[in-house]
Amino acid sequence: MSIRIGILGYGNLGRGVECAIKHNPDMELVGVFTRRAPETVKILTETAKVYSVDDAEKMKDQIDVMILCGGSATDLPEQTPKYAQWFNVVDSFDTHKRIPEHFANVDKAASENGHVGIISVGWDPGMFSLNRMYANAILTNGKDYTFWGKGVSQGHSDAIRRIDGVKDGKQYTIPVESALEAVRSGKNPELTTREKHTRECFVVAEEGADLARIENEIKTMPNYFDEYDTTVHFISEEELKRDHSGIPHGGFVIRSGKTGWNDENNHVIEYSLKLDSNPEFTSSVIIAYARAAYRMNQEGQKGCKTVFDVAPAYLSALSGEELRKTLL
Ligand SMILES: NC(=O)C1=CN([C@@H]2O[C@H](COP(=O)(O)OP(=O)(O)OC[C@H]3O[C@@H](n4cnc5c(N)ncnc54)[C@H](OP(=O)(O)O)[C@@H]3O)[C@@H](O)[C@H]2O)C=CC1
Ligand SMILES: N[C@@H](C[C@H]1CC(C(=O)O)=NO1)C(=O)O
Repeated sequence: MSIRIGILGYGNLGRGVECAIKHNPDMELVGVFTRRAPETVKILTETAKVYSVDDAEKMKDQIDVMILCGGSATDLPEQTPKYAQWFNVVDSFDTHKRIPEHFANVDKAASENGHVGIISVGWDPGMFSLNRMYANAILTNGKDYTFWGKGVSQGHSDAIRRIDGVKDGKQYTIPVESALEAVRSGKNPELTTREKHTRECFVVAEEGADLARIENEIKTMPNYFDEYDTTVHFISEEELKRDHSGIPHGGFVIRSGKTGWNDENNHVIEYSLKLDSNPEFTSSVIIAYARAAYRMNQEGQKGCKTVFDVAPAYLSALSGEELRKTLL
């Protein structure tokens, strides 16, 4: 019996989840739920329909996991706790400093209604978080670094698009070459947030919008831009489509640590990603965690979880017996 999936919010991530379901035979898409007029939103899955978000609650018995694909800046803080009342949910919430608050809100709604809510799923937070945790648990005497890009951050691009007067936009995260070199050469440098990455934004403004205000709102935005050196370019819609249509990204987590009675041996753990499509990769992670949310809830689990709380076997479509054959 397939795991019945709902998608709430049909943007880059929503389209990516729709594609990822296609690559997972144990899943089926029941419906896409949008805040827009359903007839204006076209999906690719012929066996599924588009509904208004207002109709979601009525379908709570037809969906096993609702995947929240809204933006972290403004959508998910309201949507994930709301829909955790009626569904098992998975989201990609990535406003790092607000994760504890989001966890508490989702945990209340999911626990009170007997659902599992897995938040902050993707690659950072998500797979990078897991690999940082593994590396720190193993190499306790060491130092780790995370670098992203050069690529398009969906969270930062979404945050730009929410600014009044912005019609569209994309944000590139760019690692600082000198910082990369210092880390790669094993110097274990102390680096501030500002010394590791810069951010470059390409913005299409509404006609007559106050460009200086928009630029200032971007550069001073807490949790997204205020700790970085950020450049803002105002371009036309045509230029954005022509020169910035892709959403590639990637990055790596690296930890070096010492063992031995006198710290004489050094070890390096590295996990890296090279992504043609940030949304499609993120969606592929999300779908695996949707499988986990369903299984954990079937076992009677409830409440909010993060990737740290999910045993790896829950993610795989293989049975325990099949997985054990892959140990070596
Ligand atoms: N943890 C991680 O590693 C990652 C997390 N993310 C997170 O995913 C979030 C979503 O990213 P992304 O999908 O790129 O954001 P989008 O801006 O593409 O979509 C966000 C929401 O905006 C609405 N929307 C989309 N397109 C339109 C449109 N043309 N007109 C009006 N509304 C529209 C949709 O809601 P509706 O259908 O209801 O209108 C959609 O759910 C990011 O904010 C980020 O935080 C992303 C990548 C990695
Ligand atoms: N959450 C990020 C995923 C990675 C990319 C990133 C960045 O470029 O700042 N931070 O985390 C995204 O929305 O793309």
